Amino acid sequence: MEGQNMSKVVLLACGSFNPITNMHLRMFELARDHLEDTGRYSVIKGIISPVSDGYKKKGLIEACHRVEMARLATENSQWITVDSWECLQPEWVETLKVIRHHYEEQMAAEQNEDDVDTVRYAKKRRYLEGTTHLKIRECPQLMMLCGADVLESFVIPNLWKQDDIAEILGRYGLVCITRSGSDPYKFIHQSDLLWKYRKNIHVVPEWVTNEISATHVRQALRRGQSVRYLLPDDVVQYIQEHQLYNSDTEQKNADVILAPLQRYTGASSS
Ligand SMILES: Nc1ncnc2c1ncn2[C@@H]1O[C@H](COP(=O)(O)OP(=O)(O)OP(=O)(O)O)[C@@H](O)[C@H]1O
Ligand SMILES: NC(=O)c1ccc[n+]([C@@H]2O[C@H](COP(=O)(O)O)[C@@H](O)[C@H]2O)c1
Ligand SMILES: [Zn+2]
Repeated sequence: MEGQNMSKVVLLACGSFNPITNMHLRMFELARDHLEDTGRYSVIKGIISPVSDGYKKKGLIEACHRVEMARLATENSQWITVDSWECLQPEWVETLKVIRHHYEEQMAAEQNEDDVDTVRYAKKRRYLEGTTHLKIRECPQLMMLCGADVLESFVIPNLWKQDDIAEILGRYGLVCITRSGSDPYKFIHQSDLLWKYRKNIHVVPEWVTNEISATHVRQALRRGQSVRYLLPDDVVQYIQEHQLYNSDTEQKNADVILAPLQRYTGASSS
């Protein structure tokens, strides 16, 4: 039976989503098609996790608005959801810890299903005896989903811990969508760490290149230009109702060092 050897996958995308764009949603669809086309995976869920305000990225507006816009954007999706655990944390949280959190949540959800179905649980226990973590077929695998710019940021000094990258790639896996101007294959080739884990990095070529970026959207909004069809209509309406992006909001955190750089260099903002 074909489906039996397929791994269930949950895709987790971390980022600013400031604001969420149609391209963020396309990322999930592209990743699911790519993974399922291999015949090895069945993608059961996508999670969008907006970063907390503590990330201190320039122009980052309050998490409550970013979460609400992501919620509106995914209302019609049968499988993409938004999760606010990360942005409710008092400080910025390393992506590896966000991944671990969601992996544990998935495990707990599986356990609950087993608890209500004891026959299934007994079968599963028999199956799992003697298998390693990676061989478990019934438990969903959690993979990080990102654009090529995030993969390329792995080599920026003091931004990511090498141990974190090794665990993200080695234990969980990464799906990377190409962006024009980026060459993830070259990057993987140039980095010994990425090369070591290359089999766990799924590069998804975006043939219909789409350079929508949240930066461009915020710029258009500051200039009073239309952003319709770059974002879902409900998100455009929400931005207008709450007058979210202007030249003042773009100056937020302008003099502040990004949280990971602060943490790993010991630098603090003035
Ligand atoms: N056009 C795109 N193609 C591929 N990946 C994308 C694209 N836009 C965003 N992403 C990915 O979406 C995730 C969240 O990105 P982010 O919130 O920074 O959006 P962004 O559009 O890059 O915003 P900004 O311009 O503010 O950096 C990241 O993994 C990023 O690489
Ligand atoms: N060391 C780390 O774990 C680390 C470093 C830099 C960015 N990140 C994450 O990557 C994402 C990047 O988002 P942006 O592309 O919007 O900056 C955010 O979710 C951020 O938390 C993680
Ligand atoms: Zn970005």
